[in-house]
Amino acid sequence: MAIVLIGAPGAGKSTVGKRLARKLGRSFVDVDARIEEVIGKPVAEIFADEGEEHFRRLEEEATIELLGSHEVISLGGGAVMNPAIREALDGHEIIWLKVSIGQASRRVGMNTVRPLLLGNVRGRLIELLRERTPVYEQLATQVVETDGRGSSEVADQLVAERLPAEDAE
Ligand SMILES: Nc1ncnc2c1ncn2[C@@H]1O[C@H](COP(=O)(O)OP(=O)(O)OP(=O)(O)O)[C@@H](O)[C@H]1O
Ligand SMILES: O=C(O)C1=C[C@@H](O)[C@@H](O)[C@H](O)C1
Ligand SMILES: [Mg+2]
Repeated sequence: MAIVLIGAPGAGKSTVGKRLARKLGRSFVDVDARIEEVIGKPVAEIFADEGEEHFRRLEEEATIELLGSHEVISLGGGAVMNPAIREALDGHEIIWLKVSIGQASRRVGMNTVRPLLLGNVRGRLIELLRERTPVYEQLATQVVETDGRGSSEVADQLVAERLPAEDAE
């Protein structure tokens, strides 16, 4: 069973996932990063050159494959909208990193290009989250608030919350 991080762009899936895996001594993969590595260009360029539908097919294939081979996995922000991916997530530990629109906008503003947020980061996030929040909520087996807390703090909390379950194994 993998630990899977879901949530909005800017929630911290990539950053927290990497830290969490390191703290637990488990293997880690970020699906966006893996697609970029295999295709040889950034997600934004795949969107621009081949279109979103093509990216979503790559995302489906990569996510389903990586779920079977890695212990901590950070999904792309929109992956949970794909029914085939939702089905593949069944039985895994799903952590929803929650973030407010304000914090997510500030975080992605500082970071690399996100094709779906181009033009109006805040407005696009509001639209995306209106559709996605109920899905994140439904899939999550654990929810963590990330507003006002650094990625290391979030990862520490996740490790702490796992300890009782692991001791009982
Ligand atoms: N808890 C946090 N507090 C402050 N900044 C954070 C936190 N988590 C992540 N960040 C910063 O916010 C930015 C976005 O984080 P990250 O890339 O991990 O988000 P993501 O959820 O993977 O987004 P995407 O869906 O676009 O891949 C990065 O610059 C990261 O350093
Ligand atoms: O929110 C989304 O739909 C996306 C988020 C990123 O992780 C990438 O997967 C891509 O930019 C699409
Ligand atoms: Mg990411």
